[in-house]
Amino acid sequence: MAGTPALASRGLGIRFGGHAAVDDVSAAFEAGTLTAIVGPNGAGKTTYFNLLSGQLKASAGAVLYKGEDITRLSAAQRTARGIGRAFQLTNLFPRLSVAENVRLAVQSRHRAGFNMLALWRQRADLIEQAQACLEQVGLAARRDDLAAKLPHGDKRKLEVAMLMALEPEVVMFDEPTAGMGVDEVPVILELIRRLKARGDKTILLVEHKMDVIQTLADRIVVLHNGRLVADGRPAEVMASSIVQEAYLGVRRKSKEPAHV
Ligand SMILES: Nc1ncnc2c1ncn2[C@@H]1O[C@H](COP(=O)(O)OP(=O)(O)OP(=O)(O)O)[C@@H](O)[C@H]1O
Repeated sequence: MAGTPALASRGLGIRFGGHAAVDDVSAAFEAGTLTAIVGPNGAGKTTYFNLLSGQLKASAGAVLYKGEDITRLSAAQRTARGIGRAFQLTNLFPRLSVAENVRLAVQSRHRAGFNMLALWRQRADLIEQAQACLEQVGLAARRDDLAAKLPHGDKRKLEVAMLMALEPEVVMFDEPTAGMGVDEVPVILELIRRLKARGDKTILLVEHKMDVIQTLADRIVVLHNGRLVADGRPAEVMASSIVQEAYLGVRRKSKEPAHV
């Protein structure tokens, strides 16, 4: 529906004991845009992602997908609708090969399930699509390796390949280049750039690296103590006093000046 955001949160919140980890956060994300979610450590970024993707149930507010209230849907139901998220290695099958991991993700999109005849017919297609996903992340040469044996950076790439295999409309990346070597980072950034260039995906990115944010983001949402404190175009948001304070606050604690 024109004008309806792909994904939105309305007054979204969750409390852990007495602590509001995400507090009354309202934001809407349009198709064709990439929004970086930033904030100091403990600001609530990952918790907000967990609420959007359904890993956590909200204590307050709502999550809307194309205008439909999906707050009560499970994470799996949200994935089936088109909200895809890279899960920081928890979704890999360590005893399967790289290619088999991606093939399972392709298969789950086709919902081939255990219908053997359908599976057989689709097999060649599945393999081809899995291969294309591996090529996108630069993992084609490791297709036969066991997932468990991959170095950390390659595991992160595999996770992104599996996310691509799901062909989600909303794509959520939580620090996609964390733990990667400097030579591996450009592959993932290029993939995200190409995904964005398609113009039909809604991309959300939790990211600390300022250079990554500045290259990719159309918009920045800043969380601080669970609350949304700034939301706008990168240049405006970065210049705002609240971000300068949060940024400087982190800089005092961290040795990495490139972190928001
Ligand atoms: N399951 C939980 N139980 C209790 N408290 C939690 C839980 N998950 C998160 N929190 C708390 O909620 C707050 C927000 O945490 P969250 O991990 O979302 O922050 P973040 O912005 O992603 O931080 P980082 O940049 O360090 O990953 C923190 O104070 C954290 O300790």
